[in-house]
Amino acid sequence: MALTPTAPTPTAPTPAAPIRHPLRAAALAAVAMLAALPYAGVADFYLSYLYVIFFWIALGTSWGILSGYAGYWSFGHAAFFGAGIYTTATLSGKLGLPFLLTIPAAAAVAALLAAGIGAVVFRVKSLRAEFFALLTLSVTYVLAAVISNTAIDGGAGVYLSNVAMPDFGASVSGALYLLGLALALGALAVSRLVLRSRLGAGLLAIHDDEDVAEVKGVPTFRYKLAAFAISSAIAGAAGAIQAGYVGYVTVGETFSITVPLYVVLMSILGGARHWAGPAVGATLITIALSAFVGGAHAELGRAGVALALIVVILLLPQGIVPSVLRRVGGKGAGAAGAAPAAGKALNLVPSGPATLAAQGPVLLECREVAKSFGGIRALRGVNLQVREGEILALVGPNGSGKSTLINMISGHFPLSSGSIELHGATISGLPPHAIAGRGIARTYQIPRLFEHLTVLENVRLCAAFGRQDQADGATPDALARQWLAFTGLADKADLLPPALNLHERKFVEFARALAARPRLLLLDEVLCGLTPTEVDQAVAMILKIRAGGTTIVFVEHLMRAVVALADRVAVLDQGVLLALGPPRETMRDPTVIRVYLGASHAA
Ligand SMILES: Nc1ncnc2c1ncn2[C@@H]1O[C@H](COP(=O)(O)OP(=O)(O)OP(=O)(O)O)[C@@H](O)[C@H]1O
Repeated sequence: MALTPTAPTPTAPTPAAPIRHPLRAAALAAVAMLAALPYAGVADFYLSYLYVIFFWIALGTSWGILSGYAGYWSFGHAAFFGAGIYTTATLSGKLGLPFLLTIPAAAAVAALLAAGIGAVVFRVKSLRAEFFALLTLSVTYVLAAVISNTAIDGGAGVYLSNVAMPDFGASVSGALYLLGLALALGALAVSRLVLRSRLGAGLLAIHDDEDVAEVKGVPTFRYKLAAFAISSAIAGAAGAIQAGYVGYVTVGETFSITVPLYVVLMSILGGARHWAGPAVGATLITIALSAFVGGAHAELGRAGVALALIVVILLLPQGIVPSVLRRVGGKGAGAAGAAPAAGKALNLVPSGPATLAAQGPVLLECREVAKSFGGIRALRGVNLQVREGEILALVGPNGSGKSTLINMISGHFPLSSGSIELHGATISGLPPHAIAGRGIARTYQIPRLFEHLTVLENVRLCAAFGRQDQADGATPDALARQWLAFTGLADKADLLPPALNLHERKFVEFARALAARPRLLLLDEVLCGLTPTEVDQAVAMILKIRAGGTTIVFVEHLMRAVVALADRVAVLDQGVLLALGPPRETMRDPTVIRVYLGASHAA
């Protein structure tokens, strides 16, 4: 395995690359053709039919921005869509504002509603997954009750028949058609932009493991809030246009379960983690429903469509778009799809004399750090200093509090009492992503990789969100590739984590932490479960990383590695710091032998 970072190998063009250009030209031509339809004398019936497809594309795509990317399934999309409908119904139908002006207003009201809900809900860890789905569903019913029982609707519905509708598409139907088309295209553009941005990378990480994403530097609260607001703004705008389309809005129709059920189904069918997935699903389902659910056999048609959907979802659990892309050789996940420039070889581990161990200034200071989990006192007032450039080993019996201390330093759990400082500045109490931004990176005892991101994407995310005060000009992609080469994983870059063995998963953890360019690297039992050869490789790697100036605290049970690596050893027992000093001296301490090493070690 190559320990020295080598120049990155140029990426081979994916088979999808040559077809990108003609595809874009075809898409532009299709958009131009669709935009010209109202002016070409196409009958209103067909324009309305296409409008319905655009409407569902916009709704499905907007749902995917939070729920598809971040995995926060919302069953409350009708609430934000409904907020948009009733904003337009009120402003235009009752107060006489121009219809077009109400569309941005509807988007703003829906976004504000989502931001208000998100500001509360996203702070509560227990409101994830099914709880979030249920909560958003209940928001729909609360909003419906409020609108129904106030002057906003009053129970009778609101007519928009007196509203002057725009007719720039040669007719009112043409104008609504064009508005629907613009919204669908806008939603797709926004969704694609989000997916290819830092926000999208962060949302995909949140989907796989939100706690780890936060510890790796992703500001999860802010990102979820932004995604929720963007998603709801588009749903609100769709509601506004729909108000003009139906001309008479009622609470029963607006806040029905149909909206969330359809958008979920459409997104799952098309592929919720790809920007184009919900649009493909929306188009197919809308066409299928209109083709088979009319006439005398509506029930039979509905059952047939449902059956077909079940079969497709079973055969293509990732959705149609990612499955098809994978088959034609592109990337299925759709995350950060652009093939990034690798950049020049970086001097990741500068050679030269290592900082003299345990003699540099204090980097990390733990003061009276205590942590209780209910009645369990995992840490009981630990005082510990770590000096710049040193390697400190944390050892102790099982359950003595080693991982808990790592969790406290990285912000994974809040302290019960005490404080932690980095370079003299208090970091305890900061959110984990802010601690990561200040230069603390960690690995997990049992690797916690983002399972739907490739190995390269896993490492690249940590490079992008890691330490924020390092302006060395290296791109996250270049850093990720170099650390993958350093850890011997360059040829695994495009694999998904489930395809890796334990050794490889541990080394991806390593590469992720290193790509964040940490000042302080926290390693939690990285050697556990490795073969002797793999242990030797890891030990050599850790020494090389320290030679580059990174301070390291590592938890380990393997005494051979502790002696080979550590400048000092801290021994914990039942949450108390029992001993601290050079490895060989500390190992000979009778108390350490009694509580941890055992008599055989002394012999
Ligand atoms: N999230 C948690 N909830 C409840 N108790 C916890 C939690 N994390 C740790 N503990 C408890 O805190 C104590 C210290 O655990 P910790 O994992 O820090 O020990 P450790 O020294 O790392 O052990 P090991 O060497 O087995 O990994 C144990 O009693 C453990 O059961």
